[in-house]
Amino acid sequence: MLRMEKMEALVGEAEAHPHPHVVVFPIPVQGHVNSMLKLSELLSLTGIHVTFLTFEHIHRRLLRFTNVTSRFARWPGFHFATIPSDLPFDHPNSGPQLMEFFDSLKITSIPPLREMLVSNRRESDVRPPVTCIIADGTLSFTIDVAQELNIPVIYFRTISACSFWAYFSIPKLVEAGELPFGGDADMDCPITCVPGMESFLRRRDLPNFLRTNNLSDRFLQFIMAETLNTTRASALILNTFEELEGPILSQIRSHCPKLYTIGPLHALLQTQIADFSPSVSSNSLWEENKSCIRWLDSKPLRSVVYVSFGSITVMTREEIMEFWHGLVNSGKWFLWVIRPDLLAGKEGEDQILTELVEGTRERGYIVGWAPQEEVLAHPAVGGFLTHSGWNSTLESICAGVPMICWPYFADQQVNSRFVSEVWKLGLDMKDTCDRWKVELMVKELMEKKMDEMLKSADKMAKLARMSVSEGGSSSCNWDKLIKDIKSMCLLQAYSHE
Ligand SMILES: O=c1ccn([C@@H]2O[C@H](COP(=O)(O)OP(=O)(O)O[C@H]3O[C@H](CO)[C@@H](O)[C@H](O)[C@H]3O)[C@@H](O)[C@H]2O)c(=O)[nH]1
Repeated sequence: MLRMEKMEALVGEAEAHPHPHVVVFPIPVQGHVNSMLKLSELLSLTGIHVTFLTFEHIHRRLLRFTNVTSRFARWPGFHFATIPSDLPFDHPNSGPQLMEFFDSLKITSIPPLREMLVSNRRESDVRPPVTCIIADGTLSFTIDVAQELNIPVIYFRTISACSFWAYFSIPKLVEAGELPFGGDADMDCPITCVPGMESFLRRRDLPNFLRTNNLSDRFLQFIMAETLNTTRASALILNTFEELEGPILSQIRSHCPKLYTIGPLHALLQTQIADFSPSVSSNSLWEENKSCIRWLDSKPLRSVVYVSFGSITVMTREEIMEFWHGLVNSGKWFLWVIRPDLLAGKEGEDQILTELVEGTRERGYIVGWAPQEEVLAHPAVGGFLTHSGWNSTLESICAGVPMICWPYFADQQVNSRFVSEVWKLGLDMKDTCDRWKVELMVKELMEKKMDEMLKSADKMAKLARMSVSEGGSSSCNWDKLIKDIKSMCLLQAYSHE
């Protein structure tokens, strides 16, 4: 163990001669690529060298649909590196094919990752040696590869602290006999053994892959093992803030003491770049249809419900139609993102779109992909019907927009419970999908509960902004993380001498 004074001296020295080089490695999914690119931009701003490691098909889409080339050209230390893709971009990243996705990631990534790290150690490499890897927290093979070369790995989980903690508590749930339960079980039965969530968690609020009698299910085992592997990483970064998830963060810290909460990342980025504008900072993997902003401009204050189910959700024709009827019957304006691959299976795709677009003209506007941060910040938007993906949840929180949650899978079930029961920022309609319920909830959010919800949303938005401003919790944690990355760099240099 280094003595404190020596460590401080090292940190001082590292700050004087910083050459840290961080590899940032997300899984190839929109919500992960987006937040880890933002992290890379923030790291680049501090002068740290960054290699953003991604799959070729993701890189191609970033080049096609965003301005990353010119945006990142400002940072001479930033550089993209790619891994050949094994699966196509439209490979379903949910349901039964999910393990195929993670298996493929591992097989295709290990050799090029190792090769990249080894060749970077050669003198011929113009970039400084990699001093740290910030890996998506579901890629534990990076720890194995990095250990061979004595490079520390920091995990970045793109999910909320509350869902991370629910994943982490799976062994405890099994031990206490609260798992397994099958699909026929009473879903309203309370779950009492996740510390910090005793008073409000029900079976239906647990990640949906836990709704099984089969504890050997591969995906369940995979997520549990990957989450427990966090304790092998040098540290953990979460895109959240203390004021939002403090009590749950305390629970996590008892297992992972080196935890940096630096969120909401998109808001932190805004505070660091003087000329920041969400319209030029998109990391979208689909083409944004900006015409919806003009449509919103023509609508009254807080009158529109924004509807989006993120980048992975797939829905049946029936589900889409129930939402559509519910939205139309609510009598409210709505802006709906219907991704080209939202409909499960391709049958009737053209028909459904024509039907919806034709039938929607009166009250709504449909786009294939929206500039979401801009949409949520628009004064005409009064509510967000969301799948409760973590990025969408944080973006809604920052914009002070109350939510109706229709969680689809994984972490989203936990997030939606926290949105409704803990943070009081919205309504949770999980596990139901009928037009009557959609209409009821939209009316409730946009009429009856509007003032109350806007009040709590506004309060939380202020706390989010404070956390990323100078002296705020996330801002301070960010400074600490940078300092620690720099001292890791120096320790690396000493260990190679
Ligand atoms: O029309 C759209 C729709 C979405 N987005 C953006 O796409 C991202 C979507 O991220 P998220 O809300 O987190 O949803 P997913 O893409 O579904 O994210 C996956 O990754 C998240 C982070 O791990 C998890 O919370 C989710 O459950 C998982 O599905 C957000 O930044 C949105 O702003 C757009 O820009 N335009």
